Amino acid sequence: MPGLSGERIRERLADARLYLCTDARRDRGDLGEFVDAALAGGVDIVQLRDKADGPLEAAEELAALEVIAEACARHGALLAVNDRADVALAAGADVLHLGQDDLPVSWARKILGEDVVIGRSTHDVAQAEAAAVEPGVDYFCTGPCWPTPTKPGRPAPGLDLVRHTAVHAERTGHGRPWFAIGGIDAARLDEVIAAGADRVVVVRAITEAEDPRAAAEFFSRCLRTGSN
Ligand SMILES: Cc1ncc(COP(=O)(O)OP(=O)(O)O)c(N)n1
Ligand SMILES: Cc1nc(C(=O)O)sc1CCOP(=O)(O)O
Ligand SMILES: [Mg+2]
Repeated sequence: MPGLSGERIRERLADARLYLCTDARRDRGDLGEFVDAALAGGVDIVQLRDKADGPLEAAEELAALEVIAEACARHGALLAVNDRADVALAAGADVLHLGQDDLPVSWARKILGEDVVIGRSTHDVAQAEAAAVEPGVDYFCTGPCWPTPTKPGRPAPGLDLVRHTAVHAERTGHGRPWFAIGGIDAARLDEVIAAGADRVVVVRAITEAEDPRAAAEFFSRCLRTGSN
């Protein structure tokens, strides 16, 4: 099946509010059902991020991405790969996410061309302001909002960075989508929205939810209406 055009991917990114990072759920063996439920609840982008026991072998990563890709195609959502441009190319992903210490964006663009969307992690004001205008970047994330066991050892700039990023976006009119990330759960979502974010990335709030569909519905509704 041919992939989405770059234009269509960017339209979907512009509309996206809820971005889920999930592991491959090797312990539970329910990746397909889990992702289907999260997508049915309103998740817009799904990234495979499986690091707990070290990085996945490429073949394992591609196999898990195929499961997620099928679910994303059924629900009209975007498929994201973390860190690896080669894997993003092989998987036919819509999105590649790169952190500050990952492959430089210019090299990822040489591998992927222009159609695939590239996102960046940012953890302070200088990085966030740079990502808002960095050539080749389509979106960025700011965080962690709170310290999180999902990314141990990463200091949290907190909601001050979210507030700064929201004001900076308004003042400059850069128009690049950005997401708040890190430690966000249902109880904290209001605070994140009040700080100025209207897009979030979550891991545990959905991967560890008893009812992933209901959890995603809650996040999606709050983000789209601006309140709960
Ligand atoms: C959507 C999204 N935002 C941030 C990250 C974190 O990226 P990075 O800092 O490179 O850390 P790792 O996830 O690679 O450990 C992300 N993966 N996705
Ligand atoms: C993968 C990741 N990146 C972060 C960043 O700040 O760049 S925070 C984070 C983990 C977010 O997990 P949870 O929703 O379980 O707190
Ligand atoms: Mg990374």
